[in-house]
Parts: sequence; structure tokens; C-alpha cells
Amino acid sequence: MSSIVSEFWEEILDGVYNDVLITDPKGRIVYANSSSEYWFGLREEELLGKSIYELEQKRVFYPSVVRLVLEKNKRQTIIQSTTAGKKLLVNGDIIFNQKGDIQYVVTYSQDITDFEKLKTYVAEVELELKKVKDELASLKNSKKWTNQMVAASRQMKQILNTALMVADSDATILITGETGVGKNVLAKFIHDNSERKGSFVEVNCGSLPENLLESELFGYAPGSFTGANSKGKKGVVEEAENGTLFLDEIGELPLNLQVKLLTLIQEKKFFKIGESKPRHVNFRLIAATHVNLEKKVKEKAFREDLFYRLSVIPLFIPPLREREEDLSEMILLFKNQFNHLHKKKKEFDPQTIDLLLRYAWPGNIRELSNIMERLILTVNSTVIFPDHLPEKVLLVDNSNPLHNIGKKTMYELLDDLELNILKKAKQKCSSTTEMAKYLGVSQPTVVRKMQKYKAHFYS
Ligand SMILES: Nc1ncnc2c1ncn2[C@@H]1O[C@H](COP(=O)(O)OP(=O)(O)OP(=O)(O)O)[C@@H](O)[C@H]1O
Repeated sequence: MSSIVSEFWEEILDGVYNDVLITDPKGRIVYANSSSEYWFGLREEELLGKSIYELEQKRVFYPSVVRLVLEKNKRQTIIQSTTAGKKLLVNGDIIFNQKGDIQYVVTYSQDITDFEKLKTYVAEVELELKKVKDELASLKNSKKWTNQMVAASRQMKQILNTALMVADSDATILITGETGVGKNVLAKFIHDNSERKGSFVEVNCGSLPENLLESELFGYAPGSFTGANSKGKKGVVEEAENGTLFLDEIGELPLNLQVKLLTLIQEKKFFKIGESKPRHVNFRLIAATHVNLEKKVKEKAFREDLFYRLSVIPLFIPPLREREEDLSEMILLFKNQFNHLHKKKKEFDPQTIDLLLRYAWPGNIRELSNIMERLILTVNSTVIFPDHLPEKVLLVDNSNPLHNIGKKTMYELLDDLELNILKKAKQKCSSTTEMAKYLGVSQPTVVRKMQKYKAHFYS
């Protein structure tokens, strides 16, 4: 039994329901009261002398409040998960010696497992209620508002409302937005909500060389060129009869085909390769691009007249990072979808979700969906913790300290930035000497700074 607490106090502390741990400045546990077993699943004898860094790594608890107190040199209150399956609100207080150095860190917790469960339950019920409300509202004017399509943000709702308003018209639509934001999904949504009985036919203008793209679009007459199918070929323009033709990556359309597309839009007629008589068609055209078409027009790489013909109804889908409500709902959607698909029951630690919410998602929904599926398939434990995340997502926590402005002090924000710089340098370099050169500081400075954030570098 520990000698730093007198028998009198030990009896009192053993009688309290909450855990009490005392740790020395090196992070070694020098006292644990008998309630600690209930909280951490380890007997007090097993806890004594153990390093909190080691226990944190083994996930007996995570994150360690003592580590944070020692790193920040001040009192901390955090939410912690334990292997015993609890959620704790943990306080870490410092006892200073006469010289003003840390002598001990005292921690005690409050079990908020039930409270957290209740919070999750209320959040889920609220989310359900919101979904039902949204679905009811959208059902009023939508025929096929699929529940696989998230539109929780104000921007997305506005886009879908405009899309529904124009779905039944013949007006050409130009959908713009970064890669992976959902341009294809929106085009299909418009078709599904139109009265058009024909098919939704899709061509990616960037995926084929010019001659193949032309025959793909317009088809060819029998024997019109060497190597051609003797029966000829129907182009997608014809296949889209009475339906919707979706031209993805329209910015990649070669200039020669831009002229032909213009004729098609203006006169609703086209020539099959090898035919001299025009064919008439009736379809709705939706085009999409992730490039800046106006810029292409200025550079003379895209015809101005075609640009105006295409953008009768312009719809811009903002990047996922600007649609916070969609992002959080999509995380939930993909978690459920991939758990179901792969017969798993994975949960996400709140801090993992927090990091996913802060990441900039340059690949938008496609990138999010890929990462969620990979995590659900490859993580062994039931709970997905921050360190299971790809490095690029993990680094986001500190990569932009401005995210935490107002929540952390300026010194804490500067520490976050410093830590991030060191992490990035460590990824690039194989020694502290190399890191020093890379960062333009001395090697002892690098070592000293890494020591400051040792929990992130040495375990
Ligand atoms: N609102 C949404 N809700 C749920 N999933 C979505 C939504 N929008 C897009 N997705 C999913 O995200 C992925 C990318 O969508 P999509 O292919 O429509 O993007 P895109 O903008 O057309 O991409 P690209 O520019 O690369 O063609 C798809 O798997 C799609 O199912």
C-alpha cells in the first residue's frame, strides 16, 4: 500500500465511491484508492507503480488526464473512456512543492456513462425526429427523395428545392462543384423527379479519346469506318430519347465536339457518323463539371455560346467542408451502411468523430465514404479511436489551431502548432539532426521540444 497517504486519509479515500489516483511528475501512479478497480478494471496493487503513458497506450483509459496536466502544467478536466467500458468526467489537479514544481497530480472521476448514453439517445431521437420532419416536408413535392441521399444542410436543401422546381422542365442544367460532392447523384435525383419516361444515360466526356467519344455520343452507321461494327451503333444521345442525357466532365469535351453538341442543343438534331441525314431526338440535358468553365471560356478552351446554352439553370454544390450538418449526418449514414454491409458493429469514439468533422475532405463525399468503409473493415476493436484514423485526418486536430480559437488559450494554440510542426518534420526525417536541419533550428532544440510533447513521440 502506498506510503504517501496517511492511514487516516487512506481509510477515508477508500470509503469514497469515486476513484482517486495520485501520480508523480514522471507519470507513475503512487496511490490508488480501492474504488479504482471498479473504474479501471485493475486492482489498486496492479495500478501502483504503473506508468500512465503505458496504461493510456493499453487503453486502460484514454486520453490520460495526467499526461495532459503534465504537458500543460495546469489543472485539466476531460472526458475519458476506459477499457471497463465507462465514460468518465475526469479532473486532474496539481500539488506543487515549495519550489513551485509539480510534486503530484491528483485525479478523480465522475461516472457519466449513463449520462452519455442518455445524451446519445436524445441526440439520436432528435436526429430521427428531424429526419422524419425533413422527409415529410420533402415528400410534399418530391416523388423519390431517397433516404440514402443526405440533405441536412441549408445549402443542400435549397439546391434540392430548386432541382425539384425545374425537374419537369426541359431547361438544360449545369451542375458544378468539386470532385465527389454529389454531382452525379443530383443529376439522377432530377431525372427521378421528372416526368420523363425514358432512361437516365450517362457519359464521362473526360474518359474517352475524341473519336471514340464522338461515336459513343452519336453512334455510327453500318460500315462507316474500318473496324466499325457491321450493324452500326446507337449513340447515347439516341438512348436518352424521352429521358435524360447526363454529360459528366463537360469541361473535357474537345472543341470539335462542342460545336456538334451546340447544334444538338439548339436544334435537337444530330448526325450519326457516316450518315448525311439528321436524326431528331427529344431528351433533357444535364451537364456537370468540377473545373471553372468561365475560366476555360476566357482561355478559349470552351465555347462561350455553348457555356451559356448549358448553364440555363446553374446549380453549384458547395464542398462538404462547408456543409457541417451534411457531414455529421453522412458519418452516421456511412457508419450504419457499412456496418450493415460488412456485418460489423463498430462504434466511433467521440474524439474520432470530432476529428472527422474537422478534416477538410478535399475528395468530399467519395473520400469520406472510402475512409469510413476502410475503418469499419480494418479496425479490430469495437470502438474506432483517433489513432485508427489516417495520418492526414489525425493531423488536422492541431494543423489548424484557429479551429480552436476561443476554446483554448493562445499558449495552448501555439503549443498545438509547435507539436504539429514537429510531427510533420518527424514524418519527413529519420533523425533529430535531420529534423533540426529541416526546421532551421538546433538539434538540442528539437530534442527539448520533443521532450515537451513526449507522449506524442515516445511511448
Ligand atoms: N447527398 C448525398 N448523400 C449521400 N451520399 C452521397 C451524396 N452525394 C454524393 N454521395 C455519394 O458520394 C459519392 C460521390 O458522389 P458523385 O459521384 O455524385 O460525386 P461527383 O461530384 O459527381 O464526383 P465527380 O466530380 O468525381 O464525378 C457517391 O458514392 C455518392 O453515392
